[in-house]
Amino acid sequence: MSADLSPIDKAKFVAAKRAVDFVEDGMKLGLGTGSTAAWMVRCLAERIREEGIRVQGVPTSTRTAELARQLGIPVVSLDDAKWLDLTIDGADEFDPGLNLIKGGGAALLQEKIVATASDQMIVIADAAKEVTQLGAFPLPVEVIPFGWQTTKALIEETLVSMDVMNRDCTLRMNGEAPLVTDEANYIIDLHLKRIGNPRQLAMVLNQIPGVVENGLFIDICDIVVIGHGDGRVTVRDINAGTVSDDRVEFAPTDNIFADLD
Ligand SMILES: O=C[C@H](O)[C@H](O)[C@H](O)COP(=O)(O)O
Repeated sequence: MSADLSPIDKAKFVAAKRAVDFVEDGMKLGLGTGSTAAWMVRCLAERIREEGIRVQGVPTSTRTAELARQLGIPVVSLDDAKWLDLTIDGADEFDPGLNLIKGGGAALLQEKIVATASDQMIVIADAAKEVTQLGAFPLPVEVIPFGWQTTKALIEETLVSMDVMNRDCTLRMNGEAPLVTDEANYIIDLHLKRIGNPRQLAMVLNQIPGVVENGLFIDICDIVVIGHGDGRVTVRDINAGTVSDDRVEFAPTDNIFADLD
């Protein structure tokens, strides 16, 4: 593997690299899931190796736990950590209020529990994830397998009662079988195109029997670090707006690609 990344991976890398600057010695960290979060795990492991910072990481999926362990990041359970200083995670979409759609990688349940148990959540994303209104990305809803078709019908009825125009709902598959999450549940994707009132939808969905959690993260994210393919990074804070817009030196070391070789 070389440093010859595609523009999209470069955008993810620079966002991850900048976000890891927020990590301080001794912190308990939530470690997100997905391709962008994987860059964060690699950059964090590099800081541990190079600077000797001590952290404890709570992974949000078996995939992230495996990568963190492989790269030498101390991993603990959320029950052991109890409360976290910071969670860094990716997102599928973010809007001007830093509300998110997450769960494209089916990890939304642990991600929401971990982010909510953190003093601060930083989202890392390439610029294409920014939207004026959430909903072009299908909204993942985690449901228990028992009676999932009834739960899906109830979700569809709820969308009708909310006058949602586009309300196609599909069970997420893994080949021929339903995709099974880390918590042994299924995912129903809601193809809504536009979500008029994400706050209301998030609350209403979670009242449906069989729904475990939905992928709308409302008022959870504090900062979004946006990476661009040319190495530019914009940091946007929920209270202060854009706080910086500069470049991250793009000099990934060979070590950082260790798990990709
Ligand atoms: O379930 C997966 C997570 O919510 C991811 O953070 C999200 O899907 C973004 O993933 P990626 O960084 O691969 O686009």
